[in-house]
Amino acid sequence: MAAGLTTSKFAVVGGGIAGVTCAEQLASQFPSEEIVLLTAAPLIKTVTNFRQVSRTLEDFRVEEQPSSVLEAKCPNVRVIQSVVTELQARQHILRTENGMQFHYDKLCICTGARPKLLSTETPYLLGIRDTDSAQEFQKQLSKARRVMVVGNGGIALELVYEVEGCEVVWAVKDKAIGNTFFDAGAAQFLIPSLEADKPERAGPFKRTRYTTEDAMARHTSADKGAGLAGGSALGPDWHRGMSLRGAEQVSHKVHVEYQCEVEKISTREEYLQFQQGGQQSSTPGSEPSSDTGLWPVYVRLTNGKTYGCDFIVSATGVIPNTKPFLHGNTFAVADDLGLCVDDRMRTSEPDVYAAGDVCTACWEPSALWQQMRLWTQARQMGWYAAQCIAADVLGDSIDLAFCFELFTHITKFFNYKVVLLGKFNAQGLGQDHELLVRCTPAQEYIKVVLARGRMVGAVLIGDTDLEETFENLMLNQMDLTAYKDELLNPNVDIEDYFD
Ligand SMILES: Cc1cc2nc3c(=O)[nH]c(=O)nc-3n(C[C@H](O)[C@H](O)[C@H](O)COP(=O)(O)OP(=O)(O)OC[C@H]3O[C@@H](n4cnc5c(N)ncnc54)[C@H](O)[C@@H]3O)c2cc1C
Ligand SMILES: NC(=O)C1=CN([C@@H]2O[C@H](COP(=O)(O)OP(=O)(O)OC[C@H]3O[C@@H](n4cnc5c(N)ncnc54)[C@H](OP(=O)(O)O)[C@@H]3O)[C@@H](O)[C@H]2O)C=CC1
Repeated sequence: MAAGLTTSKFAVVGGGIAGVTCAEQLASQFPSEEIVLLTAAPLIKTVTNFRQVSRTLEDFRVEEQPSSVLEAKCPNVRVIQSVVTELQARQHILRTENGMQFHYDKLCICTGARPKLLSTETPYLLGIRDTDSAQEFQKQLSKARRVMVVGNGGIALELVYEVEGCEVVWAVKDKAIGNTFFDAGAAQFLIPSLEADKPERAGPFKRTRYTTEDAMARHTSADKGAGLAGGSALGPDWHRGMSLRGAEQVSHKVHVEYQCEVEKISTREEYLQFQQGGQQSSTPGSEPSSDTGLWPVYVRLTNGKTYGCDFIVSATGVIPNTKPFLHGNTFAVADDLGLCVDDRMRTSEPDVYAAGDVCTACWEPSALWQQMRLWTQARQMGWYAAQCIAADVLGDSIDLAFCFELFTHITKFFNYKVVLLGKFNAQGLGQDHELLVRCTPAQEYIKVVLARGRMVGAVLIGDTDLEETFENLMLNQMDLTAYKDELLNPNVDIEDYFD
């Protein structure tokens, strides 16, 4: 072996939920082997309070912790904080920014994703991914009077509800809000929450939080300067305990611009120049405030309106972090730029697996599952990748994990519990489906997707208590044709009904 080369049977890259879960599982399967976990960030993510709510629904907390906590829990895991800059997959060698080299037998890439920004050219636009970017957002917000949020997925939904003391102009491509997670009916149910006063927060945030400041001392300037990798992704509750307050007295003021995209972003100087030269073809937007003062940045939307604001949040999805691995290798990459993995989490390079946001599930999925880049799936994939690596090393066979049978996601939007099951938006079903809906304003919204009489998806907003029953009906694919009228009848105890 060459000098300066560390050898290890197992290497995992990435200290987010996928990488840490994978390393923990490998550590318990191979207690006499050292597992090297390479990560760019000074803190790692660990799952706590894991609870299997039902067969496929799971609930857990995620904590950001120093790597010493993981090393104490799994003594055969060695965490090395350094950015991986190169992979020679055929030679089984990894190189890091601080000059270290590692030879592995099996590697799992769990480098997550980064925000897919609308533009990287303006300093007035930011994305939110990790603790640092959330703190930058908070800092800019504290001085802001108006912010534009672009995107219609998870981050946008959270921000427009949480931000106070600042006007929010929310530009969405679609006819309704929250298109990534639900349909127009659910959006209609949720919209009044944007206008109403928010309920009082529950007591102080109790989860242990570490700041990156201490750990930053160990974060070399080279790590930061390279811009190759940031910290792990934020997740549930990231905004709790964080003041998301702007500089104005307004409590909650959101103006939605539907069916539009960003056409042009101009600085104040460019905007004024255009106006003086008579080149500004669009009329200023129907400004949500009477204050039409000069703004640092102006956004022209495809609906012809222009809004000035203090800064823009690009909440427009993510791009998998594959950069250091692609050069010199022949990875199969999916349309969404994730590393393609098969049903054993294997990439197209030998002995290289991938899990979490960085990968794209390229196997033929079950009829009721789809990939979404979520916390739960990162944990499940990290866990399953470790099982697959172990099976390959030991020569065992392995079946696709049960969690990939049915898509499930529990979250919270606008202070409502939201449960998504299966093909919750009738994804891929074309016209071949029927919807049943029950809605009680300000209380609950329930939508069931039926295909050929079988339940294939559901959206449950509010405390409906239906998730477990519906999950079972989806998993057993019972013909519900005869029960359709009773299924959402509030006077029928559906749980007893199908017991
Ligand atoms: C604001 C926000 C809110 C969210 N809310 C939710 C939610 O409520 N529910 C939910 O299910 N999901 C949520 N998500 C999504 C969820 O956080 C991610 O899907 C999940 O954390 C991905 O985990 P991961 O381990 O794949 O990647 P990450 O958490 O991104 O971890 C990647 C790791 O790889 C490291 N890394 C990257 N490149 C390199 C390199 N070259 N060398 C070494 N290390 C490297 C990083 O430092 C990091 O430690 C949210 C995401 C964001 C941004
Ligand atoms: N509670 C939860 O579960 C949360 C989950 N997350 C996760 O974190 C990750 C990042 O969140 P987020 O950035 O909101 O990503 P999402 O993928 O959730 O949403 C991105 C949104 O931006 C839209 N979009 C994409 N490109 C453009 C564009 N050029 N102009 C306008 N709109 C555009 C997308 O539309 P289209 O789909 O039509 O392309 C989609 O509505 C995601 O994986 C998300 O699932 C984040 C916060 C909360």
